[in-house]
Parts: sequence; structure tokens; C-alpha cells
Amino acid sequence: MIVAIDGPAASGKGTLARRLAAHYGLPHLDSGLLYRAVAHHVAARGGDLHDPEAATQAARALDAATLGDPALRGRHAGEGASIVSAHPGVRAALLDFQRSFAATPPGAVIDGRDIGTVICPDAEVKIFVTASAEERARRRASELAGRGEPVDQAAILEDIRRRDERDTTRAVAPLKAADDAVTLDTTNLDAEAAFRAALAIVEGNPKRRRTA
Ligand SMILES: Nc1ncnc2c1ncn2[C@@H]1O[C@H](COP(=O)(O)OP(=O)(O)OP(=O)(O)O)[C@@H](O)[C@H]1O
Ligand SMILES: Nc1ccn([C@@H]2O[C@H](COP(=O)(O)O)[C@@H](O)[C@H]2O)c(=O)n1
Repeated sequence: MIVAIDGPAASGKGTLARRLAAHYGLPHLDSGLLYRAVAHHVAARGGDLHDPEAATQAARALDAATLGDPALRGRHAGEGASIVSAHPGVRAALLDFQRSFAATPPGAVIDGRDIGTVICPDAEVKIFVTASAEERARRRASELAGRGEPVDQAAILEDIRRRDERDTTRAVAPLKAADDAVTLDTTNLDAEAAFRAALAIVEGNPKRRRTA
């Protein structure tokens, strides 16, 4: 079974994807890490994130073994990822890795921005997870505070809005719900309630194939 989970920054798609993957015994891919790794690679070499050549080369040379680097989880990598991800060459270079991850039995849960629309248009289950920008900023702020990092909620909200704008308006693979995705608005749902709602979507999906 392939489960595609898309949505804007800090909507909780990663949290949901991890829980669904554990529940169904499927591997999970956080596709945002791929773009974060590309941005990190370019920046670490003093390159320009807006340069399509530099970013595309970094995407072609990407080593999936580096995806666990904690530096990729930071705010700068997220901001950089939203810049490099707009280059068509970067997206093309990362396509095969994601598709083969999904196509390897028994399937996968993948979260990102274009999983249901571009990477896995035939996924059995597609969920578009969303929440208000204010609630997403609140969640991100409490995540950072929990890690002992400085928190400026207004700056985080601005960050989220800027990322939403870039991700939804870029020419290639913009963030949007696939026509056959079920939208799950988690603004008023805690993580447990969101998981229960997602589970109901998977279980109720007629295209779902049993994997066990
Ligand atoms: N339904 C929820 N209610 C409250 N907090 C949540 C909920 N879902 C996730 N969170 C928390 O919000 C934060 C962001 O969640 P998560 O990392 O899953 O979002 P994301 O959409 O994957 O983010 P990104 O796009 O940056 O990868 C985390 O601290 C997570 O624990
Ligand atoms: N399938 C995807 C996943 C991510 N991106 C871009 O990367 C940025 C960081 O993603 P996170 O999920 O880790 O926040 C994101 O803002 C997108 O610009 C993408 O384009 N496609």
C-alpha cells in the first residue's frame, strides 16, 4: 500500500506519516529531508541556493545516508529547501529515488508537497493535511521551545507564510491537494485525534489493498 501525505509546513504531516507507517508496518520517507539536504549541501559549500545549476548538481549527488543529519531539521535548512525545491532540475533529480522508495514492496508512507500529485499519482490513499497558519506557527514554536531553542512566534509565522507562498506558487509541482485526496484539517485536533481521523480515512478508502 502507498500512502501519500501532503500539506503545508508544520501541519503535522510528518507526525501522521510516522504513526501510520508504524501502524501498518510500512517504511516512511520524509521527502522534505531530500530538499533540505540539497540546500544544506549547497550552503555548506558557499553556493547560491538560487543558482539552479549548483542546486541541481547537489541533488544529483545526494547521498541518502546523510538524511539523518540533525542539521537538516533546523529552520535554515527548511527555508533553503523551499528555495532549491523550486528548481525543475532539483525536482527531476530527486524523482527516481522517491518513486523507487514507494514502489518497493510492501509500499510506503511518504509525506511532502507533491506526493499525491506528482510522485505517486496512483497511491491507494492520499491525505492532504492542513491547519491554520497561526496554529502551525504555535506548534512549531512549542517544538522549538521543547528543544531549548529561541522562539520568536511572529518570525515563525512569517516564515510559515513565506514558505506557503513559495510552495504554492512555484511553477513546478506546487503544493496542492490531489483531486482524489481527502483533506484533513487538524487546526482543532490534537495529534491523537488527527491520527484517529487519518486512520479512518485509510480504512475507509476503497482503493486500499491489504498488505498483510
Ligand atoms: N494535531 C496536532 N496537534 C498539535 N501538535 C501537533 C499536531 N500534529 C503535529 N504536531 C506537532 O507540531 C509540530 C510539527 O509537526 P510535524 O513535524 O509533524 O509537521 P510537518 O508538517 O511534518 O512539518 P514540516 O513541513 O516542517 O516537515 C511537531 O512538534 C508535532 O509534534
Ligand atoms: N515533496 C516535497 C517536500 C518538500 N518540499 C520543499 O522542501 C521544503 C521543506 O520541507 P519540509 O516538509 O521538511 O518542511 C518545503 O517548504 C518545500 O519547499 C517540496 O518541494 N516537495
